Amino acid sequence: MSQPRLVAGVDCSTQATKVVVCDAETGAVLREGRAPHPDGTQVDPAEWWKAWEIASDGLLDGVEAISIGGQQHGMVLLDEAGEVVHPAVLWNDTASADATVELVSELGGPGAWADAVGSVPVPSFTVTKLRWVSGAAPDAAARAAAVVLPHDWMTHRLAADRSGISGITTDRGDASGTGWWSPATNTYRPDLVERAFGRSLELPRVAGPAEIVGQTAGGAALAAGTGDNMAAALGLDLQPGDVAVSLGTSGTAFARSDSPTADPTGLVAGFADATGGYLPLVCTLNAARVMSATAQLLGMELAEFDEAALASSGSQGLVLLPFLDGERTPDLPHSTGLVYGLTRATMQPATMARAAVEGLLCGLADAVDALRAQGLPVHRVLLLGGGARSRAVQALAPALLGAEVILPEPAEYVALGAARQAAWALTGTDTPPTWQVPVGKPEPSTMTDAEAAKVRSLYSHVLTNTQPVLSTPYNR
Ligand SMILES: Nc1ncnc2c1ncn2[C@@H]1O[C@H](COP(=O)(O)OP(=O)(O)O)[C@@H](O)[C@H]1O
Ligand SMILES: O=C(CO)[C@@H](O)[C@H](O)COP(=O)(O)O
Repeated sequence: MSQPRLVAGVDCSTQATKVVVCDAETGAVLREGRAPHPDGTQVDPAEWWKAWEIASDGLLDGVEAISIGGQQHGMVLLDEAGEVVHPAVLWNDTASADATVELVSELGGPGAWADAVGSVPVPSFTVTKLRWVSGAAPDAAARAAAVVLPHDWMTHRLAADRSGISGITTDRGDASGTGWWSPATNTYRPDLVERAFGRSLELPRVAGPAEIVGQTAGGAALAAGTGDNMAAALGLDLQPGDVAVSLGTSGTAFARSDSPTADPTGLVAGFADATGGYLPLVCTLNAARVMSATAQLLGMELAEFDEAALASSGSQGLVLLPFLDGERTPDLPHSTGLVYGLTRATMQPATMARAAVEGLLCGLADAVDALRAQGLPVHRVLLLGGGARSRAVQALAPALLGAEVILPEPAEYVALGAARQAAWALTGTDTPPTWQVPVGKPEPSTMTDAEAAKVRSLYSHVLTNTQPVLSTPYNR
């Protein structure tokens, strides 16, 4: 039997770098590695490189093509020589909250941004970080010659013949999260870079979905790479009516679409996907870490926390607004978490565990509703990301999200999607290769629709009535 052709896919995500090496024809995962990233919302890109070296150590023998999927939006500023001039400012850094308000108003409000680039910027968007850095770190800003994204930087760093900032590429998916590239017209808006930064910067060339953009020192072809959510959509092979809900560091809900979206409310970002189409997406800042932080507070391991949330006889009116790192959707960058409904009966570890899971799922239920409001069909929800391993999440999701829940077998879908892109680039076919997505059995649903409606209604009541406090910087 002939040896399979090998491709590697990488997820350079917020918390870790993950690498899978797959059979290019079937997608079977033959080798895997991972290495953590440091905590924090501003990170030296050299840390991603270190993590890549550790995660890929010993895995790359025979690999013919590599693709990088990366956390979206992070601002990497480079000088003429290609050196990083400021720590990368990540998607979950909210320092650019004031810059965001300025920029949204300067262009004429949310509708003007939705028309220009398909999305209304929130502090996650790279364009707001450019405005922030020009005021907060003027020396670094003065040295900057180019602005790129995490996956662009990693791809360029892997290229054997890289020189300075010339030849850097990005792709449609990741470019759509900058705030200066329009998915509808497939063009840059350099005027928006100038507006944010006060002058122009070099921008990476937007490569085609199946393009080979370079070669590694080891001789492997480099695919274009993409943003992590776009890679996950490719890894899951999302179909019309499918909505992916990912519980990683961020919580995301997204669907593929044949036409661009432009939501002037700013809830749905009108991103592009990695195949030439579109990927409307809603993102929250707080997902899996709501569970780990609450578990830590309660002195429980994750498995024990999960058991407690599952066993609890409902949250009994206890509501946890999970805005532990500020929030992006709803747009409350200065907010903190909030617990409402404490009584002697509810002030119990199990009830708190339950309220944490319900709170993060209520936020994601609002996200799925925002996609519905854009006219996107929601027939099935595919749960993924580290937090989808929680049995309590699986049991409460169908009722709270209002859809059938599918649980793809736990796997690194971002890295798998990147690997599928690498296989596509390697084989040069018209469409990506067909890879199976094995499906697991989720925990049975334990919440009725009536209970879910009550929980969502109370969550929304508490959110609406505490907005004035949550939107002020007072308490952060
Ligand atoms: N069984 C579980 N229950 C709840 N959370 C979990 C479980 N397993 C992993 N996680 C969480 O998943 C997160 C990592 O998910 P991942 O999708 O890899 O995130 P990212 O892509 O942002 O790095 C961590 O915060 C981890 O605590
Ligand atoms: O900002 C977004 C999407 O717009 C996030 O989804 C980031 O892309 C980070 O993802 P994870 O590290 O949580 O996977």
